[in-house]
Amino acid sequence: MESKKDRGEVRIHENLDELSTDLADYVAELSEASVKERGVFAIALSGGSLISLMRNLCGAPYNKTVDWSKWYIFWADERVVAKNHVDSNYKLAKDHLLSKLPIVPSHVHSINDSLTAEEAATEYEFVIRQLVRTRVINVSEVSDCPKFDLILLGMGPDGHVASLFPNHSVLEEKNEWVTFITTSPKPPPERITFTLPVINSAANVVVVVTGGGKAEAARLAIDDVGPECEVLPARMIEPVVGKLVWFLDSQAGSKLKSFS
Ligand SMILES: O=C1O[C@H](COP(=O)(O)O)[C@@H](O)[C@H](O)[C@H]1O
Repeated sequence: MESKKDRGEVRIHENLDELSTDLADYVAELSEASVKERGVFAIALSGGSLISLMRNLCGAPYNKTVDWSKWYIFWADERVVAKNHVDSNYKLAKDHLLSKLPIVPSHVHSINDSLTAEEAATEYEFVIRQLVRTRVINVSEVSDCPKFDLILLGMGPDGHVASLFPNHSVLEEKNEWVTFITTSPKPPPERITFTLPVINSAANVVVVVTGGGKAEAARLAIDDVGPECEVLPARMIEPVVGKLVWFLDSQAGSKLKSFS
């Protein structure tokens, strides 16, 4: 486990079990701090491999020590499919995480799956705006954005995070909190996603990256490799005042200059 100043803290783990243990511990710590400070914990999940790596939260000691009643769940990105569809990020989280935790059902804010991608993004942003007004979600002191207590991201081998894909116009979105795409290079094509300003306004951002197939993207996202990597979505994750932590396994971290 080591630190790298500019690109946040980088934690490299020998294997997935160690990574899962550390990740659960870290999320539980952030939850405790947030509940103490604000009385709630507003956490945004992603889909993909991240969810199974959060599995340790379902067991001891967290089942007893975490105040699950204070958790409010959101999605940093979602595929615009039915909630029971195998591609749904909500279904993934529900089946493998949320159904095993005593989270208050009304605190789980998933998208409306009966709408178009554009409508779903607009409605999801509206829901978030209401919860910012009541301070269930904090407000950023440096931008006109919500300040989630924690946004959890995965990263694809192409360096995408949430549904922010390389060379996609979605990366330019500066005004909306939640936007939509209908041309995702990774299926399914229709998705909603938090925009970069929202992700970069969070109090804490965690990016979880595992496997050798993501080692090159991890290097470009984290190492000091020159201006061409500035276009990689994962490299654009730079919380303005929040804390960024990378959780990598040794394969994903194998090409990092600073850690080899
Ligand atoms: O499509 C998506 O992919 C990314 C990365 O997924 P992974 O399985 O390679 O970890 C995920 O973070 C995002 O939420 C999801 O919609």
